[in-house]
Amino acid sequence: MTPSARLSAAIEVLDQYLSGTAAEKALTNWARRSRFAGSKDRAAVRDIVFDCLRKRGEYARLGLTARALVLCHAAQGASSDEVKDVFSGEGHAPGPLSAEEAAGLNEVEPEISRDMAFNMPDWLARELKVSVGDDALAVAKALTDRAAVFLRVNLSRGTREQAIASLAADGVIAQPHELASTALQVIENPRKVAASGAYQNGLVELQDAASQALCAELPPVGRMLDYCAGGGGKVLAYGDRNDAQLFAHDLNTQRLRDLGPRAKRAGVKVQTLTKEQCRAKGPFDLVLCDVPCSGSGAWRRSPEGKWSLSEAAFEELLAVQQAILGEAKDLVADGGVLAYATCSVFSRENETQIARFCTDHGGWRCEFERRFSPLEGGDGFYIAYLTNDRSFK
Ligand SMILES: C[S@@+](CC[C@H](N)C(=O)[O-])C[C@H]1O[C@@H](n2cnc3c(N)ncnc32)[C@H](O)[C@@H]1O
Repeated sequence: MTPSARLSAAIEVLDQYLSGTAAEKALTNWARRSRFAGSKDRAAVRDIVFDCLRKRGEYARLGLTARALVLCHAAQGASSDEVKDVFSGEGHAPGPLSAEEAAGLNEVEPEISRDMAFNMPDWLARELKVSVGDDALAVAKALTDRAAVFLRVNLSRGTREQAIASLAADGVIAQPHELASTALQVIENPRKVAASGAYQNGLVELQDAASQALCAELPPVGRMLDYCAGGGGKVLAYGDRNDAQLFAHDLNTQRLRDLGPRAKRAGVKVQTLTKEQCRAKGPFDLVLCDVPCSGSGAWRRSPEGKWSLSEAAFEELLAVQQAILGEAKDLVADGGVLAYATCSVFSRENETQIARFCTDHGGWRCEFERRFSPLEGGDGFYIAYLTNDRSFK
């Protein structure tokens, strides 16, 4: 496909998205209809669509239509003649620019207001300002970048240096990242990772660098339960660092389906438990609640989330987060640790939740908390852990 045809395809996908179809689904629908598109074309169209979702606020300055978003995407760093070349109307190219579009693009200083530059709905921009203060615009801008690809080195399988060498032998260039001692950032050929020997034999696993750093903050214990385990990223990272007996639970058992193969590849043993089994097998020395959240720290990867999250849904998430902590606390052994994590940058999902939990449940004390900002290179995360003075129970 020509660069112009890829822009037309992105317009088609974004048209569907703006009519209510999830972006991933719209991309899959387009790929099914477009058998002529090769893997590089599909990746290129996806990149255009995701850039438009990350920067939807500022790209919508010419109107919230698929064509206007893709036009602003194409105009980034390009001269007006270059834009006219790709929006030529010839072959599979998008139609030529209207006089109004050309005038809009020709403005010397495009009219991007401060609010547009946040690239998120106003209520979320306010939430961000309250949460990170003077860093708000920088964080919002960082969330419009494409996310880096990070790998976690399974130290039980080899060293970071061995992983770098093994990946290089398969054409993947990676370098250490300062956020975590296990973290590698892929610099070249991220699409070759899944087929590489290092990945196939469990020497490396895909995991954000801040997520790895978060797992490194959890205290070493004998028995650990990951209460919201999902695909198991956290419990596997914890298991690689600690010689603990590992358990995993998730309300949605479907979310646990990748855990078995991932654990096998990494050589880590994790027992999955239903809610009843959690009670029967408990208590645990450490219960981690990596709760469902706005995902605001990971909007580089899932930019759709910032446009689809409603204020009502956000309030519901806050209630779910408290409810999960309330359930999980009863699974913690005397003298044990209750850990809480989100991939959110909002204090109402983080510090405020922990403060409220400690107020509502006498005896629980916050021993440790740390925020990871997207400005550090990885996703935005928050981790806190609490201990209980049993005499209050
Ligand atoms: C942020 S994700 C977990 C990601 C995972 N820990 C990882 O590192 O890949 C949150 C998970 O919480 C689960 N969940 C939601 N409500 C829950 C509840 N009441 N009890 C347990 N798990 C719940 C969701 O199904 C989802 O898989």
